[in-house]
Amino acid sequence: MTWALLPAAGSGRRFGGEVPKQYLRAAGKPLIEHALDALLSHPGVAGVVVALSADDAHWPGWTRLHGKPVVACTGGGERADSVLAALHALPETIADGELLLVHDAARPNLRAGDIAKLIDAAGACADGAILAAPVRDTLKRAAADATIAATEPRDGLWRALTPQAFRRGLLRRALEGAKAAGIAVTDEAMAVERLGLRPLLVEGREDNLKVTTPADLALAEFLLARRA
Ligand SMILES: Nc1ccn([C@@H]2O[C@H](COP(=O)(O)OP(=O)(O)OP(=O)(O)O)[C@@H](O)[C@H]2O)c(=O)n1
Ligand SMILES: C[C@](O)(CO)[C@H](O)COP(=O)(O)O
Repeated sequence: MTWALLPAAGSGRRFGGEVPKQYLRAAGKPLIEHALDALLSHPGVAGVVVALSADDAHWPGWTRLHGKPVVACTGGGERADSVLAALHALPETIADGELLLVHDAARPNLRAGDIAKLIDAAGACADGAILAAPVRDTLKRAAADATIAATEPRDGLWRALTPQAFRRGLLRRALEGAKAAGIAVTDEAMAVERLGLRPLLVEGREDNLKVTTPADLALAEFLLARRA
């Protein structure tokens, strides 16, 4: 049975403000609740572990949502530490061969069709799978003075999204290995890739945005309000 891990221990430095962005509201609900609803309303997801900051003052204390278990744990200094903490907080009954979905609490507009596509793809690929979107803009590398230093080739480039899906044993081995090697990974796939494995890219919706800045919140509000 597939569980989800929800890293939600960030402080939102790039967003600014007093309230961590995962608790800011869009279309009447905190971003974290939109993410939890998307995951737990999917029939293929059995429960979720949420990694919270040690000083989180906003977590409502949910223990069940959509009739499924919600387990809270304390995250770490980096996103990867929080994912590892959530991994260790999973019920022991979940076998190493079970699939896990890791999803950012800051991505509120996850849709059921993308969850289904990802679970299907990851179920057929031992190396795992991630939602991603092909790069459609021309990419420029900036010089120190903010002028264009170069145009980077974009063929074959994708933007990694979440959820990212890996079996429990592989995810633990990959994240613990990266941590032991002192390698900072910005997503789960990066840790798996360094083991020489090649997770699948599953094309996901472009509107599965990560709320990082205030402009992103306005877009999230627009997208989520249209769904209500
Ligand atoms: N130590 C951390 C850092 C981030 N996250 C989570 O990882 C997701 C993606 O991270 P990001 O968008 O970078 O969130 P923040 O770290 O809060 O943002 P910033 O980098 O601007 O501080 C978010 O749901 C965030 O809560 C986490 O669980 N633990
Ligand atoms: C995991 C992620 O959302 C994939 O694009 C991204 O790497 C998170 O980056 P952040 O700087 O921790 O938001």
